[in-house]
Amino acid sequence: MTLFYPQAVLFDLDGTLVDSAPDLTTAVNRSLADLGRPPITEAQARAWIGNGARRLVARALAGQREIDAEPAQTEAAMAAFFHHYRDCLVQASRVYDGVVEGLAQLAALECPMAVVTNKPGAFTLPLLEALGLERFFAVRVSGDTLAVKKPDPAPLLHAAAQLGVAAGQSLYVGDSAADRDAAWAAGMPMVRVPYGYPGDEAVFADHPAAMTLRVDALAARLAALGAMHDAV
Ligand SMILES: O=C(O)COP(=O)(O)O
Ligand SMILES: [Mg+2]
Repeated sequence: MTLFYPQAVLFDLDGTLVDSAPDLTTAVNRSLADLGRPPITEAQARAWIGNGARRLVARALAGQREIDAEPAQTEAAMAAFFHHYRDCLVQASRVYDGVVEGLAQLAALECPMAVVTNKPGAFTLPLLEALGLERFFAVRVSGDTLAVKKPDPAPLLHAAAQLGVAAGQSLYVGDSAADRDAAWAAGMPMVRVPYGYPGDEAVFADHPAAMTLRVDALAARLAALGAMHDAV
């Protein structure tokens, strides 16, 4: 039997490393208020995060997750969102339990790590820095780093290439269907965290992720696997 031992671990950001939904809700609602539109609830935001800020804002304007076309005011709402999210980026956002411990253990194993998020790049590094997480990641790929975002596999392939590791030798840790579909298309095994913003939970029923684990539990497993590797 051949054991899969990843040479690099790539992480989603919102809903995987950081619970950013409260601050995203605040930024969206300030933007909606600027346009005289009614607010959304945090529960709605949790169901609508995962396909980038623009899709979140368009869903908030439409008042529903499934939208055929972006509402006409999306441009104005996006400009407002960029303005407001800067002001409330880390007011209530917090790192999920087990993340810092898990990342530290993976760093101790000298595992190369990257963040691959659909979040706009203007917010990725400031958020990671404010929460003390940037030191773990050699590579960051944001929603606007490339012309396409997850579920397209390109951001994952780009991050793996930047780390110098083959996609099939990397592991992706995420929370959403976009993560799962991107990982599948990239030929990269995926671990799903047992929290986050799955969007439509039903999609995971048809195509489950390989495993569901917290970041600290994943790191502990990889440490144990690594020790086995060293022993043989
Ligand atoms: O901006 C989003 O939609 C969420 O970004 P994520 O890819 O880090 O979950
Ligand atoms: Mg996510």
